[in-house]
Amino acid sequence: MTHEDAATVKDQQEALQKLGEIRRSIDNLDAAMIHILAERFRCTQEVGKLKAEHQLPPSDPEREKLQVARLRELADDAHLDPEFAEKFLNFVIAEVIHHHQRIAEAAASQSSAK
Ligand SMILES: O=C(O)C(=O)C[C@]1(C(=O)O)C=C[C@@H](O)C=C1
Repeated sequence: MTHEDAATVKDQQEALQKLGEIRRSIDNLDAAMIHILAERFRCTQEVGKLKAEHQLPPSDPEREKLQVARLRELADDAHLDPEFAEKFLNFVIAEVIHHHQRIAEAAASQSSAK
């Protein structure tokens, strides 16, 4: 092995060590994201039940507009792409609306069976 080759291997070993450290943080952050999302869905399940019990519509476009504007601003401040933040929020909210619809359908079929 030449002197240069040995230096490259050493550089790569250091880079791989750094990569491993960064990945440990990424794994922790991914776990935190899952816990945060689970907690958010726990809250929205409550909202879904409340809406179904009181015949309120599953979606609230006005509320969504406020959430998008707020999250875009937060993303911008945090140097995160606001377009991505908006897409991510819309993706989560679309899933929540599906859950709300399913809860409303279940509540409607229960009350018609009575
Ligand atoms: O706040 C509500 O009314 C909800 O149902 C929650 C939520 C959300 O996930 O944040 C979902 C659907 C609505 O269109 C708006 C917001």
